[in-house]
Amino acid sequence: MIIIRPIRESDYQVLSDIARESGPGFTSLPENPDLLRRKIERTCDALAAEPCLDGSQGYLFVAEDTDSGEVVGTCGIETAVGLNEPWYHYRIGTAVHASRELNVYNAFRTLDLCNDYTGCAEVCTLYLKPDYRQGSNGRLLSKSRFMFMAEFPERFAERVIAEMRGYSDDQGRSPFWDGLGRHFFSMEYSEADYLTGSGNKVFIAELMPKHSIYLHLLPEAAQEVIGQVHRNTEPARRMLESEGFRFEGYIDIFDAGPTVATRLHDIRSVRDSRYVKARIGAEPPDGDGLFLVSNTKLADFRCTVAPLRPESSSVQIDQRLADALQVNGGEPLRIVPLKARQSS
Ligand SMILES: NC(=[NH2+])NCCC[C@H](N)C(=O)O
Repeated sequence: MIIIRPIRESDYQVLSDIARESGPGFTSLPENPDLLRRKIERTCDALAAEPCLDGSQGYLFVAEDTDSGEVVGTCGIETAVGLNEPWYHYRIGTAVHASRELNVYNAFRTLDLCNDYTGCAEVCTLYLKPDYRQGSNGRLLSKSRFMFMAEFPERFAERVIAEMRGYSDDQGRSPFWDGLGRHFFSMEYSEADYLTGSGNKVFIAELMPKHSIYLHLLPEAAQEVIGQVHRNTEPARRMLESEGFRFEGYIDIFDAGPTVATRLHDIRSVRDSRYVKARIGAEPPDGDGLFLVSNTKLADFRCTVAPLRPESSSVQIDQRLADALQVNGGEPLRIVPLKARQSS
């Protein structure tokens, strides 16, 4: 069984392995020991503290295989971004240049550097080891965050964003970076990405173009990938959309990947999840379908996926599941169907 729980100090080595394994392009986990240690500490601090929306708090979780004890993935939530340092996007806009006299009308798409998502919560840092990319593991890892947010909404800003990895080709080249960023930064994409991930973002303010960029002046290859996700990120994008996240015309400043956004209480797993009391039974009843199921604890938060047959106010689970979720009979669980109901 795969169970999601908050990260702890003893997970440092695995997190460091994941940072190496995930490679460049995985902005939020750079191979930087101090930084990784600080991320773990930050989670422990946040779990021990009252909610605070000044941007200082953030959470990392890990996916643990309960059979082997092995950590096989990680995911994170930022409580409010951009409050200690600017948070950057390009906003896609429109500029119309028209002359009635000359009978000329041109509408151009433009990009402007902005900080419009300042103060939003962010779901981030999702990585699952390749051997575990099967079944419902990916969905569990991602959606467990919504179960945590549903339980502790006061810990997060009401608007929630997710920045999706943008298009790059099989050699890892980003046509958007080559067509735009490279001219201003005079470095490789991987280096710029590493610098941002390491928390050194001053160079962005120093080097980014300050004026509107007219899209039609960019190379075709760069224009074409605006708002496109990396091939491996397609499933993640569909999943977030099924939870209610939408593209609002904001893209990443380096690779033009889309940012999707919604309100915390509009996220399907938050809105549709409900409490039931755990009833411990010998045999797990044959479930109607797969459910996300979590306990309601903060520092001991646990979440997994299981086939359940919930009743209106209780659900029967077996001892193994109760142990994994760290609940006793009679204690509350939060449940929601794993998948959005298909609209007919
Ligand atoms: N792919 C990237 N590293 N983009 C850099 C910016 C990321 C993020 N929006 C920030 O302001 O920190």
